[in-house]
Amino acid sequence: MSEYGLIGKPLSHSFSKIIHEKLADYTYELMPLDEEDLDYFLRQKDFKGINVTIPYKKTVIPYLDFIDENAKAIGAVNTIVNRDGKLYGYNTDYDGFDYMIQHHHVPIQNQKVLVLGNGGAAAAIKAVCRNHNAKQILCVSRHPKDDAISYKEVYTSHCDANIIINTSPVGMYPHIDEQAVDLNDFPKCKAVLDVVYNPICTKLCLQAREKGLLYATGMEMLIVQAIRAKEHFLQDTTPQKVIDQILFDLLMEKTNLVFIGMPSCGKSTIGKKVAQLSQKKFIDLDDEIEKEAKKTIPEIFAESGEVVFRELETKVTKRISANQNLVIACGGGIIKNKINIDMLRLNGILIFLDRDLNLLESNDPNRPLSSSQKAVEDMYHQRMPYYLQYSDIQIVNNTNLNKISQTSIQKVKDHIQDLICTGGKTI
Ligand SMILES: Nc1ncnc2c1ncn2[C@@H]1O[C@H](COP(=O)(O)OP(=O)(O)O)[C@@H](O)[C@H]1O
Ligand SMILES: O=C(O)C1=C[C@@H](OP(=O)(O)O)[C@@H](O)[C@H](O)C1
Ligand SMILES: [Mg+2]
Repeated sequence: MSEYGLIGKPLSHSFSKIIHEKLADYTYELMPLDEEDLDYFLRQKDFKGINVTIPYKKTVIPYLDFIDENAKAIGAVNTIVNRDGKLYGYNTDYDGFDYMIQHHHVPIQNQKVLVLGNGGAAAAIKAVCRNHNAKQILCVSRHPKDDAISYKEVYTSHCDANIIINTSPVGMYPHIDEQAVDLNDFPKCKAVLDVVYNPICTKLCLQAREKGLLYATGMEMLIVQAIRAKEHFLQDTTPQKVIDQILFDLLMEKTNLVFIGMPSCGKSTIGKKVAQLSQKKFIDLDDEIEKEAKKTIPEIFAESGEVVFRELETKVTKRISANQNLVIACGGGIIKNKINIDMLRLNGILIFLDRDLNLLESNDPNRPLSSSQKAVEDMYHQRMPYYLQYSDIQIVNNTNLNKISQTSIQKVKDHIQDLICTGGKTI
């Protein structure tokens, strides 16, 4: 039996082991536990500290000798410490969300807050909002019970909400193209927070980003709740720079690096090198399209035309974008459908490789749209505004391939660092 770990069911998608083992010297195990084994586990007390997740955050309470005030008010415990045979319970989801609010300067005082979802996380978040003196807190559920309201009621009476917080699984992997509400219906909304961390930036947060609203994504809350749990386990404190470092490491590890740019600008070649250097898996969307169609790209264009090619491109982009820790080389025309960009942004940073027009290839039979110098030139001028608008990072690729690959990684690191430092916006 490990001294530290996580109990719950299921646990296969949990990041807790990765985070705790970055944080402390102890080993931390995921311990999937069936209902019938919970009683024995908590009576044996064969652990120093555990985290508790769905579905046991309430069930564990009767076993505790001491329960912290916030956890009591929330009615849920996610951290249990065994001190000399006595069990102490805390709720560090509260701390994680409280950190998010303060770190991003989200104005809660006197604001009308909508909390989407009515599960365990919602209870902790409502407590934080109450303590930050929200004017009104409305919990929204697809199956409203207790004091929750329905989505229909939101749309008839509460479109004047100022802050929207998603605690529901809508938008979570694998349903990454869903969002619980459309922000266009909430003209007074100032900030959006999402507790979902897979994808890194949910569709809801992406919409907030595009509207220029304050937004924050779930990875930070996840990390801080783990850090506060570790502090209870070891009775220590954690410097801000450690919090930032773990967030940086996790974002570097999980984020997809997505190369866009003109045909033959170097996306596939540099993408492969960057994947090796960053220990990420490399995916070429053009290869995926060929596998999907069981034809080469020139064959698809010749037999079915560009429209069919673009449909295949979008289908493959949706599938690949749901995964993390990839380097993705796109085809040059990926920017022709905004939906592709929306999908790639959920887990990715978009890097525009800008190669001089006179260095781009034409008359290449493998690139049906680059049939002549004139065709390439027209395409370059037409597409340039989109490459610029959709990319997070721009890199001129006119020099040595290895150097450009290293520059790409450095620029990604700088970009992630900037996102963490600004505090106002997170991917
Ligand atoms: N910086 C560079 N130096 C030398 N050759 C390059 C450079 N960037 C790209 N190339 C070459 O250009 C060609 C097209 O590159 P590729 O990676 O297939 O482009 P894309 O995937 O963007 O269409 C390849 O032969 C590649 O080696
Ligand atoms: O620019 C385009 O519209 C295309 C670029 C190609 O990929 P590369 O950019 O890797 O050549 C390939 O997806 C297809 O021929 C269409
Ligand atoms: Mg390519």
